[in-house]
Amino acid sequence: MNVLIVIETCFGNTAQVAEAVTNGLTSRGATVSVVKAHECRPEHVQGVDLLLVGAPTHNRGLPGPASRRLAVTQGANPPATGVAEWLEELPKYGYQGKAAAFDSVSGTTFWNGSAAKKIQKKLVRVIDDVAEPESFLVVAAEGPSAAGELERAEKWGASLV
Ligand SMILES: Cc1cc2nc3c(=O)[nH]c(=O)nc-3n(C[C@H](O)[C@H](O)[C@H](O)COP(=O)(O)O)c2cc1C
Repeated sequence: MNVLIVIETCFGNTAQVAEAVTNGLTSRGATVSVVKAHECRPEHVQGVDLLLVGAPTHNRGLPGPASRRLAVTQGANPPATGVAEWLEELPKYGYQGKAAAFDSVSGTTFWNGSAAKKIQKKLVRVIDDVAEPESFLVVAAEGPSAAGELERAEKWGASLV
């Protein structure tokens, strides 16, 4: 199985989750590429069977220009564009394999929101086979991941194959 993981990350936590998910996927024999959303082009999805899209939760949803600027004031180094902008282009990719969304988030209440749920809503508009989204906890905005979350991410990755 060929897997493409498209991510955005400000402090590196979502990238670490993607790495753990990659470990789970490769343990089941999958071939995995991780690409930053602002660098992802249509040719990256050629031959892909499973597309995973991950981002940090900002303001209960996906990062945007204003929340990325706020993250910079907290010491992050985000790219100018990310998953939200990339998802706008996805319909042009013609991708029709499986897909799933994940995020990093600092809590699990309604008020925390979830970038993964927002990604999921965009994915189901263009892709038929979309699995349930998954969230992984960080202990503070800059991280690190909460205890056990990277292990859970690895198991989630393995479960997708
Ligand atoms: C501008 C900004 C807004 C945030 N908003 C939320 C939020 O609404 N809910 C939440 O649980 N965490 C929120 N967080 C914490 C992020 O989810 C956390 O920084 C992120 O998961 C870290 O992932 P990253 O290292 O990949 O950027 C926010 C962080 C920033 C910088």
